[in-house]
Amino acid sequence: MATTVNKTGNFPRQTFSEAGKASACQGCPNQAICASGIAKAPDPAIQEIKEKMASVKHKILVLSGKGGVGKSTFSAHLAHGIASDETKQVALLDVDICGPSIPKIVGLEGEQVHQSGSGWSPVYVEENLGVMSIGFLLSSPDDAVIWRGPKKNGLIKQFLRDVDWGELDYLIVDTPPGTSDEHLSVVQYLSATHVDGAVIITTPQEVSLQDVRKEINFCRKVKLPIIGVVENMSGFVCPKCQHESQIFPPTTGGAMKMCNDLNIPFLGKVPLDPRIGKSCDEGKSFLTEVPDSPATLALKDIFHPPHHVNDTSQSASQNIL
Ligand SMILES: Nc1ncnc2c1ncn2[C@@H]1O[C@H](COP(=O)(O)OP(=O)(O)OP(=O)(O)O)[C@@H](O)[C@H]1O
Ligand code: SF4
Repeated sequence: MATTVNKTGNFPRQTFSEAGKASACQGCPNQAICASGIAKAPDPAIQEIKEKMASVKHKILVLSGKGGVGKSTFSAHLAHGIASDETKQVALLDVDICGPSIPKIVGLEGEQVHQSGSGWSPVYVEENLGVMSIGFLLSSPDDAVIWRGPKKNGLIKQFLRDVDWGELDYLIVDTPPGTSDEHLSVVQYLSATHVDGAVIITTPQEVSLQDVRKEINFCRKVKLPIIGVVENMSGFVCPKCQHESQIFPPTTGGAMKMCNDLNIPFLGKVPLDPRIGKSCDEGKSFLTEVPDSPATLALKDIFHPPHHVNDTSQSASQNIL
């Protein structure tokens, strides 16, 4: 058996005899993008996940190149936004194994997962909005999760296969920043099902946009459709006088330009609003706490675009839902 280092990481890319293929690639986090063409050992869990996910109409992954750009905030509010329609059943899955922030943002910190006959039960924010996160499995929010790839893969597999999600209209998956084991696992495990695609969150600065380009390349490599890019923390609209200041000049609007250059949908800009941090810290939806904030209106436009969708000079030119 010959072993070489895989271009996509340190996991060895291996060359096996036909007989060895079945077990050879088991557990490798790079299977979804392995260029060898050999690492395709069927994982029985993929079939089980396919069956479980058959009752989920839409699956949306939320990605970002950098940490702290507002990905979890966006994921949570996208879930809240969809669930504001009581006819829709929504689930929010946090696969940021080492830094789960969803339980706090949706006001479920300290909650624990319950086991039922049909698997783990999600924890519910509302009757039509269920959440699953490793945060619900920790005894304290301050516990550190120091896991290597295969263990993270195992938990993500369990989240997709063993949680009693029920019939869902939308499954929103909040991921860690970058392109790590968690992303590869989610893409690999969902590969046999229909995934709507990824929403990529960035801030206007070039350092963040640089990493978004990597994220876009990742999506292209693993054949994950890109729903579009959101520029978060894009300018500051003063809550007192509505004056708009560009906090990060001259790069505000950089995401739209990047999208035009790369021929990717630009979904819109969300301004900075200090009240978002307050709502998230209190575990409340900013959409209902401050319904008239320019940031709330921008988020709602991104979820359900207004009629002026052809006006690309302003913001939304595409929609998510
Ligand atoms: N538009 C905004 N205006 C003001 N504060 C914001 C905005 N978007 C997000 N925030 C705040 O920025 C902080 C980081 O957001 P969040 O945790 O969602 O980022 P993230 O990209 O998920 O980070 P990580 O992936 O590293 O966990 C939070 O305190 C959040 O409340
Ligand atoms: S924009 Fe600046 S000066 Fe105007 S109210 Fe806001 S903080 Fe004050």
